[in-house]
Amino acid sequence: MAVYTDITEDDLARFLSEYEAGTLLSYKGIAEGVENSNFLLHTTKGAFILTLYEKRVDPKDLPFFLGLMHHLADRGLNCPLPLSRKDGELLGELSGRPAAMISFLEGTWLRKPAAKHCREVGRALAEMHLAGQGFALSRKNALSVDGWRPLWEKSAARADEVEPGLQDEIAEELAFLESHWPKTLPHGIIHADLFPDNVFFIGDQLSGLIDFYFACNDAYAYDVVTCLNAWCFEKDGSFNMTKGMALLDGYEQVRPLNGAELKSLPLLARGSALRFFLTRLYDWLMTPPGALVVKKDPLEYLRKLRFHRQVKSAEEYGLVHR
Ligand SMILES: Nc1ncnc2c1ncn2[C@@H]1O[C@H](COP(=O)(O)OP(=O)(O)OP(=O)(O)O)[C@@H](O)[C@H]1O
Ligand SMILES: N[C@@H](CCO)C(=O)O
Repeated sequence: MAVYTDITEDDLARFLSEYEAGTLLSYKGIAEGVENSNFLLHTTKGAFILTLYEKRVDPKDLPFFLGLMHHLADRGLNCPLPLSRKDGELLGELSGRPAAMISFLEGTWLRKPAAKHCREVGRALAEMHLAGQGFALSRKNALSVDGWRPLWEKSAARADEVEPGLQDEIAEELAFLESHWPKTLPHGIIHADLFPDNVFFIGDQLSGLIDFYFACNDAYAYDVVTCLNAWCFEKDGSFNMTKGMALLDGYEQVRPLNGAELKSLPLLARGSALRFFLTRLYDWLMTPPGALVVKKDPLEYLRKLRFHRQVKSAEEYGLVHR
């Protein structure tokens, strides 16, 4: 689930009256997602998503996220749009949280993506990278290499509860990545969380990208490896090279990767696996029993990290030289 904050019908009707979005017919909480509270609303003017931003989102970042969706949509990317209120603001407040009304994007996310879908995702990711150019605001990636150690320190002492030996393994990995992390790769706006649940399809056609709440400025290739991790591994933990090939090919049809980016892929993939391992580990250890949120398995990302440690070149991900 993700409904951390409850709303009352009266408060919601009052909130809606700030918009030209019709009057409320029905609303319900959306169980998916882990970061924010989301509701599906039906009004006399159609369907909308209402998002209440929860504690992991810094309110200072909201103009960046909401402005970015407008910037990308203006450049032709299919993504939801935050609605303006009658006073021109994109953000309001509901039940004590910052809140926004977002246009409803048709489609559903794929539980079992195939190689053809990975190609579409690669293409859409590269289109997003190009469309993000020229966006006036910027945001540092709080969950890149500088952010990993503080996050790790919150869980390190209890890491061996999850798997014996983890504390030493991750300490070594972190030290290695901190000293080898590439700093000069082509960079710009990245999505930073383009997992299957954030990509909608209608049939086999990609209908749009959602959830820009980790978007930030970072290396484009880092976004590529986050997708390789999220889309190209099978449930048994094996890497599917056909999917990797499709994803990289789709990406390169729109934005070819340069030599430095290709060379860095295995290292970046380790870093991205560590980032998702660390946030999952923190949630795994800290979420109180009984909380209405589905915790994600940190060990899935530990296995991916270990796989990438053995990879020597981008060819092992399916890269085909043109
Ligand atoms: N604009 C939209 N149109 C249609 N459905 C949406 C839209 N935005 C969100 N949803 C629905 O709400 C769910 C949760 O949204 P989202 O992924 O943004 O939440 P989150 O809490 O930020 O999640 P995450 O764990 O991915 O960070 C989505 O899986 C989707 O079902
Ligand atoms: N996509 C993330 C959760 C939301 O950021 C994960 O799978 O760990």
